[in-house]
Amino acid sequence: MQTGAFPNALGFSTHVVKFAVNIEEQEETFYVQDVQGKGKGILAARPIRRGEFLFSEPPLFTLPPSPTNSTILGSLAKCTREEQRQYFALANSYKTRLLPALAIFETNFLLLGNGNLQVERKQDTAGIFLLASRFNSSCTPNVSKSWDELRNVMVFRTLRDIEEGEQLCFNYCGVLATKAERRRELLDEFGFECTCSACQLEGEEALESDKRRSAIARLFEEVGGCGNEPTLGIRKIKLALRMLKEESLVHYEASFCYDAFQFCVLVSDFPNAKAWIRRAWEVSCYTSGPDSNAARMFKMYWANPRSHQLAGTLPKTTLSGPDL
Ligand SMILES: C[S@@+](CC[C@H](N)C(=O)[O-])C[C@H]1O[C@@H](n2cnc3c(N)ncnc32)[C@H](O)[C@@H]1O
Repeated sequence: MQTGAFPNALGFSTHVVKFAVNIEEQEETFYVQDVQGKGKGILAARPIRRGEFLFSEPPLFTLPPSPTNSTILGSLAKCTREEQRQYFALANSYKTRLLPALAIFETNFLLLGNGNLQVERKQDTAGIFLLASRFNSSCTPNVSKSWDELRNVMVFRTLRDIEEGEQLCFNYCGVLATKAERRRELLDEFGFECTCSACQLEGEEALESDKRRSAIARLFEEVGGCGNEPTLGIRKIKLALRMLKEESLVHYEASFCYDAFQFCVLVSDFPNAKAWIRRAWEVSCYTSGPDSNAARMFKMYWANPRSHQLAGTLPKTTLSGPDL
């Protein structure tokens, strides 16, 4: 990667910085720079459209979650000196509590896979990514990360339109938790006090945001129980989508749209089913990428909604499509 246009962007004095690992990225889309109160962060070098690919990065090494200091040192021993230097230059939120290699791992590792720790605890599912480690957290994220297990890379895309100079962030914790819950999780699990814009809200604005996020989480559960009441299911989905928009959140949108599609196919309302699955496909393209399993499945149902196993299960009726 070249950062010649942004001297010192990675905190190195060299004019052109080459990454030791093979990073695929769009040139001059972003740069790394100090961000007030958060150490370094990644910023947009130009306006970036929703759904744009930012970069993909293979892990420097992977380990099971919760490794020991010596296992990490063992993995680092197989890296080049430059990679080791870059590793020890990463952020460390546990300086006073843990040995350096372990502290840096705990501050920066990303989970590969779907985050099911029960299944993944024993596998090498925690990875270190030298560039992606510079992404800070936001509870209203503008970047998605998805693990591409075929290519063995973490892929980063934008979730919404981004202005030049805006910081690029993904979420370290669940976005539907309340401000107090998120802040507690980030402090307990990640060792820092979150200063993202959502966590900076105060008074009435903070209460409204909490109420919306909790309501979306509740609706997410309730929609699953509406199998025999598709009209009610669609009403709840539309409410959830409105609140997601008000919170500037994209997470769960594709899933809600897929549920709406299923309600429509249940009652053989195929025109509205197509409209919902098209929306699910569009959203999944910028959250997980057009080659993701979810995007492929949605595209297949868009072409042939009648192929869904639930098609025609309930008496035929007409529901409604997504609001504009
Ligand atoms: C994976 S690193 C992110 C990049 C880091 N800022 C750096 O300088 O390399 C995680 C650390 O960044 C800081 N950080 C990330 N997101 C933050 C946020 N929303 N508010 C405050 N600090 C944050 C915390 O110190 C956290 O432990």
